[in-house]
Amino acid sequence: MTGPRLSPRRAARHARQAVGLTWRAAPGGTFADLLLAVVGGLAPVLVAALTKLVLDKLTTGRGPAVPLAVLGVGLAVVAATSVLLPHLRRYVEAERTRAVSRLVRAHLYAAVQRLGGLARLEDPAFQDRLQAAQQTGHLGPVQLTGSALAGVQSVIVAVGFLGVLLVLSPVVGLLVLVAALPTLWMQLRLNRARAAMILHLEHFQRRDLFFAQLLVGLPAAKEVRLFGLGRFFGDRMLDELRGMHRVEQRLDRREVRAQALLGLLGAGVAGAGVVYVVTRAAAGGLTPGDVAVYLAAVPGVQGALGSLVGQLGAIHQALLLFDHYDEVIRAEPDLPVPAAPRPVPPLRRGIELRDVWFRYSPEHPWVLRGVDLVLPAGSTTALVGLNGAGKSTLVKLLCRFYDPQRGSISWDGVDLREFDPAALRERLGAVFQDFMPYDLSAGENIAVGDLAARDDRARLRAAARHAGIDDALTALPRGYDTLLTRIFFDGPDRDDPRAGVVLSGGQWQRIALARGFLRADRDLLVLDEPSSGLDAEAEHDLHARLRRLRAGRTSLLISHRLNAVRDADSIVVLADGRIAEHGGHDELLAAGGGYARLFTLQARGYREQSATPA
Ligand SMILES: Nc1ncnc2c1ncn2[C@@H]1O[C@H](COP(=O)(O)OP(=O)(O)OP(=O)(O)O)[C@@H](O)[C@H]1O
Repeated sequence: MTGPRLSPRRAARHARQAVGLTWRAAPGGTFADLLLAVVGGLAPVLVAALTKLVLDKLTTGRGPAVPLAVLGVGLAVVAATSVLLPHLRRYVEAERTRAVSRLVRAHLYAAVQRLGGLARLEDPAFQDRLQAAQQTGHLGPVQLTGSALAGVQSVIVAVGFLGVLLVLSPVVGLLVLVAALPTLWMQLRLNRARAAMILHLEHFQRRDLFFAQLLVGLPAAKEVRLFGLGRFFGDRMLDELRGMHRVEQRLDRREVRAQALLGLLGAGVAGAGVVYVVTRAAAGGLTPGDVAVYLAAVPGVQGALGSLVGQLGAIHQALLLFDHYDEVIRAEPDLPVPAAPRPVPPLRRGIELRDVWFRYSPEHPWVLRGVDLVLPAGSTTALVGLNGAGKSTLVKLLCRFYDPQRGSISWDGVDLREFDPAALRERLGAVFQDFMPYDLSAGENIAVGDLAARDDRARLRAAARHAGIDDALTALPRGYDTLLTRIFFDGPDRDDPRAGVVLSGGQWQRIALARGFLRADRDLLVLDEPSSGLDAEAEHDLHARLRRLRAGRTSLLISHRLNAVRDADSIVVLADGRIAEHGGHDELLAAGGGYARLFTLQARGYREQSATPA
C-alpha cells in the first residue's frame, strides 16, 4: 500500500495556513501550549540529572556544593510539575480545538455559500471533499499544531538525554542513537501505509454509513419494513464493515511484526548498554548516579524518537485532512460574477430565453435544445410537459443556478450573467417542486421565504392564510412557535407541547406555498407543481387565490394538472427540450396537438371517475 502524496510545496503551504489559522483562533492557548511543551521536554531530563546528583552525593559525597535537601526539593518540584503538565496541556488543547473548530467551520460554510450555483455541489468528487472537510477539516490545524508541539517536546527530551549520555559515555550514546535509526525508518514507512489506509477506508466508511442510515433512519423506514429490506441492507453494511476490518487487520499485523522486531532490537541495545555501564561502574569508571542516568536515558531517547516519528506521521495525516478543507475553501465559483455587476431593475418588459441550450455536464445529454421563449411582464405563463421534459431545469436557469451553455436569458434585455446572482434572486420568488421541510418551528418554516419577516407575525399569518394553512398552524399546541419536527425533543413526555408535531404531505406543501407567498411582491414568482400534494378542492381554491394575488404580476406556473393551468395568459408545451406548442388554452385545444391530447385524456379521466357509482 503506497501512501497518498502531497507535493512539498503544497504541504508547506498547508502547514503555514494551518498554523496561521490556529494562531488566529487561539493565540494565547497556542503560546501557552508551546511553553508547556518546552517544560514537558525539559522535565524528565532534569529529573534524571537531579537523581544522578542526589545518588552521587549520597554514595560518593561528590557533586555540586548544594545541600542535599535543596536537591531533594528541586527533584520534588520537577516531579510534581511533570505530573501536572499532562492535565494542563489537555485543557489548553481542548480549548484550542474548540476555537479552531469554530473558525474553520465559519470559513468552510462561508466558502460553500460563495458558490452561487448548484453545479459544484452536484459534482460527486467535490461532495466527497466537502464531506471530508466537514467531518475532519477542523482536525487538520488542531492535529498539526498539536503534533508539532508534541514533536518539540520529543526533540527536547531526545536531545537532552542524548547530550547527557554522550557526556557520560560517548560509546553508549552513539549505540542508543544508532539503535533508534531502524525504528525511525520503519515507523516512517508504517505512517505512510496508515495514511494510505485511512484514505482507502473512506470509501468503505461512506457506504457503511449509507446502509446504516437506511436501517435506522426514518426516511427509509416505511419501505425497509414493507419490502422487508432490513436483512438485505444489514448484510450489505456488514460486507462493508468486513472489508474495512480486513484492511485494518492487514496493517495491524504488519505493525505488530515490525514493532516486535524493533522492540527486540531496542531491548538488545539497551541490555548491552546495561552490561557495559554496570561493568564500568564496578571497575570504578562510572558512579551509581551515572548508572541511574543511563537507565532513565535509554528508554527516554528511544521513547522520544519513537514518539517524534509518530508525530511526523500525525502531521502528514493532518496535512492530508487539511487538503480537503483547502480544496473547498479555494474552489472557484461555479457561476462567474462580473467584476462590476449591473443593478437588477424592476421587470418592465419581460424575460426572454433566446436559443437556450443546456445540459448538466458534457457527459449528460442535452436537456434544453434551443429554447426560444418570452415571459411577458405582468402575465402568467404556464409550462407543461411530460416527466423529464426539462421544466424544472428551465426554472433553475431562470434562478441562475446554472448558466446555459449556448444562447442567453435576458431580463428586460440584459443578460442574467451581467447581474450578481444574489441581487437577481432578491427579485424572485419560488416554490420548488422539491421544497425543503425544515426542522424548525412553523413560523420559522414560513419566514425562511423572507427572513425580514421573521418577527412580523402578521405577515407570516397573512402568507399562511393565502396558502390555507393559518387555521391549522394556529391550532397547534404552541401555535406558530410549535416545532414541525420531533427530532429535537429529548424530554420524557412525548405529549409535551414542546415535543413538536408531524405534518402531513399536503400541509407541508401549504407551508412551502406560504413561504412563496411571502415573496408575492417580487418581480417574478415561479411555482413548480405548487398543488401536487393538495386535494382537488384545495387545488382549485389555491389557483383562484393565486390569480388574485398575482394579478398584474409576472408568474411562471408548472403543473401536470392541465385544468389548473387553463386560465394562464399563455401555455407553453415543452417536449424534447424544445417549445413544441405555445398559445392560450382554447387555441391549443383547437390546434389538436399534444396539449389537446393530454387535456382530453385528463378530462376524460375525471368524467369517468365521477360517472363511476360509489
Ligand atoms: N442535477 C441533475 N443532474 C443531471 N441530470 C439532471 C439533473 N436534474 C435533472 N436532470 C435530468 O434532466 C432532465 C430534465 O429534468 P427536469 O427535472 O427538468 O424535468 P421536468 O420536466 O421538471 O420533470 P418532472 O415533470 O418529472 O418534474 C431529466 O432527464 C433529468 O434526469
